[in-house]
Amino acid sequence: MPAAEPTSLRQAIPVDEIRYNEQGLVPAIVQDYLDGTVLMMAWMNRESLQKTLETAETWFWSRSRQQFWHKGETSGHIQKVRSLRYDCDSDALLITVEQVGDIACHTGERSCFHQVDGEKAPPPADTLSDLFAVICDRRDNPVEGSYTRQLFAGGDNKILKKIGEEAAEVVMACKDDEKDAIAGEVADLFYHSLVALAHHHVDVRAVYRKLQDRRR
Ligand SMILES: N=c1c2ncn([C@@H]3O[C@H](COP(=O)(O)OP(=O)(O)OP(=O)(O)O)[C@@H](O)[C@H]3O)c2ncn1[C@@H]1O[C@H](COP(=O)(O)O)[C@@H](O)[C@H]1O
Repeated sequence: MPAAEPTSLRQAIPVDEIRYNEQGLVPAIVQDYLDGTVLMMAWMNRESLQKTLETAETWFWSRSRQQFWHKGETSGHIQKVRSLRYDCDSDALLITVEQVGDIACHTGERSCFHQVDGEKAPPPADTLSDLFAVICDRRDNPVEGSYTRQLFAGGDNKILKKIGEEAAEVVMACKDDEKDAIAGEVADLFYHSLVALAHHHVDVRAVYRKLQDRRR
């Protein structure tokens, strides 16, 4: 799917109704459109917002250089805008972007916003990404008593058998219309599918990308 059309972006944001501060600026938080990872915060003025809407790429206003800043223009790490929203009192923007060249945050390190106690962690930004990170860690650093470890030890035979079982359990729960059981069985299916992804070294973000590409 192509990036959000400039036209639809233009329709979505009434540039003149955004409340710019006394310097004529509005803060823009930029997130990865696939998993919500917070990439950066920067400032836009009316003109840079207009350019962003017209090109569907991010343009900011550099306060230090007093000039437009087309994100990624020199590095090639352009941010293609997927959606652009503003808050209820119109004084903050939330932009989701597709990273071209993989990395398009301030420092070029995806983990930059995930520092915990001085240690850089992978960028889990939602429940599935978070669980996937744990599962990959169990694969790479097996720990005693880990169910996930047992699955990896059993390889495809064990993992795929579980996926088949869990899928059948989803079917049965749905047939009985047991809401809580349906949620539980789908959770089991998600978990085992993530294990299969990890076992085959397919990043869960590749799944997100497929789903995003199918969005209409
Ligand atoms: N999200 C899950 C998760 N979902 C489901 N399951 C396990 O998947 C199995 C589901 O299988 P069944 O429904 O057939 O139930 P069962 O009869 O107990 O299963 P079996 O004895 O047949 O294997 C259960 O053993 C569940 O505990 C999970 N096991 C682990 N996680 C998470 O994975 C991460 C790593 O876990 P460990 O590897 O155990 O440390 C942790 O964050 C966990 O919370």
